[in-house]
Parts: sequence; C-alpha cells; structure tokens
Amino acid sequence: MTDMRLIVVGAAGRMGRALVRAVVEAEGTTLVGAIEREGAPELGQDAGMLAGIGELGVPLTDDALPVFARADGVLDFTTPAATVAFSELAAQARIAHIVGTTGLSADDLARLEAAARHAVVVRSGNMSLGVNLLAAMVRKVAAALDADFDIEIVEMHHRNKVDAPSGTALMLGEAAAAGRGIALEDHAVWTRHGHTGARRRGDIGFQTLRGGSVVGDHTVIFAGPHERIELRHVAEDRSLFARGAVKAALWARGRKPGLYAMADVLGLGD
Ligand SMILES: NC(=O)C1=CN([C@@H]2O[C@H](COP(=O)(O)OP(=O)(O)OC[C@H]3O[C@@H](n4cnc5c(N)ncnc54)[C@H](OP(=O)(O)O)[C@@H]3O)[C@@H](O)[C@H]2O)C=CC1
Ligand SMILES: O=C(O)C1=N[C@H](C(=O)O)C[C@H](O)C1
Repeated sequence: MTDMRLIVVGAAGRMGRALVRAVVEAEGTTLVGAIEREGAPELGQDAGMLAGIGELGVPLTDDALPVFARADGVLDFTTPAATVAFSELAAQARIAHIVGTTGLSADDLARLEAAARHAVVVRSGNMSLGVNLLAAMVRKVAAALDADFDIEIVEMHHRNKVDAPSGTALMLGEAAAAGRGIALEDHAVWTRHGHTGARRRGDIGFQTLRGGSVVGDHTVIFAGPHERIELRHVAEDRSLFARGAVKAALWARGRKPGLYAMADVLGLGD
C-alpha cells in the first residue's frame, strides 16, 4: 500500500513539532503539508527545520485548501476554533481528521459530529495508550466501589496550558461517572474555595495544577473509609501523544465516516 499522506496543522506549536517528527519517523506515512495560522511568524519556514530534524521540503503555509486536496489525513492539535474550521475542510476533502485539541465546547463537539457524517474523525483528550488504559481501569474501579469512596481527579500541566481541567481529566471524570452510572455534569465539582460545606456524597472533584514544564500528570483518587486507591499516569514526553495520533491516522484509513475515540483505535472500546 502507498504511504498515507498526512498534514500537520498548528505545525509550529509544541505538539505540531512533535507530530512532524512522528510522521517522518513512522512507517507508512509521509508529510505532505504543514499549516499554521494566518500571520504566524513561522510561515514559509520548513516544517522539518522547525521540528529539529532537518529540511523536509515542506514549508509552513496558511493556505489550507490546496494542501487538504492532496492529503489522506490531517493531525490537529491546535485550538477549538481552528479545529472546528479544519473539521469542515477535512469533511469537504473526505480525509481523516485526527483531533487532539482540548477545551472544545458542546457546540464545537456538535460541529465535529456533523463533519463526521462525511469523513472519519478520531478525537481524544489524550492519545496515549497509558491514559486510555487508565480510563478503562477507572471505569471498572468506579463500578466496583460505591459512593463511600470519594472520587477526586488531580492533574498538573506546564505553565502555558490554556484550558482547565485538562481534556484527559475530563475523560477520566467521564469514565468514573460511567462506571458509577451517573452523569458527570450532575456530580462534578470544578473548584473549591471558602466555606464550601462538607463534601456531597457521590461528587467527583477536579483539581488543576499549573507550573513549569510538566508534560501531563493525572491521578484519580478513590478515598474510602480508612483506605485510599490512587491510579496515576505520568506522560514523560510529547512524542507519546504524537505517536498515538499517527497510529490513529493509519487506523482511520479506509474506515467508514464517523466519530471515533482513541479507545476504538486501541481496541479498548465497550
Ligand atoms: N489529545 C492529546 O493527546 C493532547 C492534546 N493536546 C492539546 O493540543 C492542543 C495544542 O497544544 P500545544 O501544542 O501545547 O499548544 P501550542 O499553542 O503550542 O500549539 C497550537 C498551535 O496551533 C496554532 N494555531 C492556532 N490557530 C491556528 C489556525 N487557525 N490554523 C493553524 N494553526 C493554528 C498555534 O499558533 P499560534 O501560537 O501562533 O496561535 C500554535 O502553533 C491543546 O488543546 C492541548 O490541550 C496536547 C497534548 C496531547
Ligand atoms: O496541553 C497539554 O499539554 C496536554 N493536553 C492534553 C489534555 O488537556 O489532557 C493531554 C496532555 O495531558 C497534554
């Protein structure tokens, strides 16, 4: 089979550069385009040079349309607004859209779902094997324990992260809620400050830490009477997420249009 032709959007970003390296390193994929936002200072620069792997002959451009027309898939770790716009382009071009962007609103998600009627969309708040396994474990543990065990989710990320809680923390919260058979939005506690009163039975709490260069730490705590279970994942390098995204693109090739999750790619679905 010929190589899958991939585009990286947001190619000058932290994840964008890791994605360029992952596409070049993977077997069966070729980088055919690198997109950045209009006015970005990196436009015209070579994607490989920016990613620290030498010249690839792929200059960064803000003219997405012709690039989408010659690709099979797009890897997108950008911003919610950009991701929604790229989902429409990917749907028109009928190419796979791999979405790692977090902080999407309900309206953004509805627009991704609409795009997924025409093309394959794989979306996950975390593309690593470890976190997707962790989510499956959290669901099982939450199903096995009753509300005598209080669930708290703690995450820490680098100082430049703009959304909170992290997409991964939300995923883990959804997994815990699914295990318990409750709706997360009815039980989530996003912040605590001041005289909060005692903890409400069955709530799922979120704590967000930001600082330094932390790639991504997540802990799910089940705190019961006289004992505590803590399930933890530590991401050590962004290449982890980038390799997951390339794996998702290869999995998406030739598949029916629809909205899929990384759990589908990894065979961890229900
Ligand atoms: N699902 C997962 O496994 C992971 C998800 N993420 C998520 O990925 C996203 C990006 O993270 P990160 O790389 O750290 O962020 P960065 O800010 O470093 O990168 C985002 C890039 O997208 C660019 N961009 C913004 N708008 C557009 C546009 N319209 N067209 C093209 N490019 C655009 C930005 O340009 P500029 O800066 O010039 O605005 C920037 O270069 C976040 O939502 C993060 O949470 C991160 C890691 C793993
Ligand atoms: O912004 C990041 O850096 C990360 N974002 C994702 C999230 O919001 O969970 C995944 C990873 O933890 C890194």
